[in-house]
Amino acid sequence: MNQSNTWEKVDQYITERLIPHDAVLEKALIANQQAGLPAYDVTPTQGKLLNLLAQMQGAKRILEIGTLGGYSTIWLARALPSGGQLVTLELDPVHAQVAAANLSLAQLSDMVELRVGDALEQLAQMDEEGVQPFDMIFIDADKPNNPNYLKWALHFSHPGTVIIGDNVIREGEIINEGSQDPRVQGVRQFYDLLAEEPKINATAIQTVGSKGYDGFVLGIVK
Ligand SMILES: C[S@@+](CC[C@H](N)C(=O)[O-])C[C@H]1O[C@@H](n2cnc3c(N)ncnc32)[C@H](O)[C@@H]1O
Ligand SMILES: [Mg+2]
Repeated sequence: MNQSNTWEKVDQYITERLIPHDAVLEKALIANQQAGLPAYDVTPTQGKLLNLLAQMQGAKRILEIGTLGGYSTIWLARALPSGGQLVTLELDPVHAQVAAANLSLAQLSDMVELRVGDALEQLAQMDEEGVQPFDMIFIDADKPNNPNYLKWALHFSHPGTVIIGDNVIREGEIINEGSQDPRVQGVRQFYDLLAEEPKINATAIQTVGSKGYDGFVLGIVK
């Protein structure tokens, strides 16, 4: 068995044991596939990790940048207490339409505000609207904009806000300073900003599994 086969089988093993069969999440992934969305969703084990982190944080307000079909949104929103709110930002109207249907199937439409449009524009608009800070922020959209999303995440945070960034290892390409990939360069600048920004204390963790070799940044706002 080669290495990536092992990672995939171990992910399956963990999923079978620790993540109960869930018709809503499975239907959401099928709907995404049928609508032709790219399979960039987090894995079940990662979705559950996000859910557990939100519960550990006691998050009542969550911001997600990058909805796709709402798979991670469902995991995160399910961690909210009654009266909690999740705001999720998505550029692509087709992705947003699929996400809205999936969230409705998950009976989460009341808790989730899905804002369609460029995330940087949406965030500026949210600022004008005086949107309140969030307890947890998940950054998972266009990686070249990660430094901008981190600045906005800090703006919409309070001491204790947890900020998570997905896809920050990129099969190890992250250490290639000469990479021509704007996603790698965006994530490298994200690390630079995290390193120099006194308002946040962060680390990153490498992950393997059914979506290959990648990882998360996890930080807490001081
Ligand atoms: C990696 S996918 C999100 C996956 C999702 N968080 C999950 O795990 O189920 C990234 C999403 O960000 C969206 N996106 C890309 N650029 C964007 C932008 N400028 N503003 C808002 N969303 C954007 C893409 O259309 C895509 O749906
Ligand atoms: Mg991701």
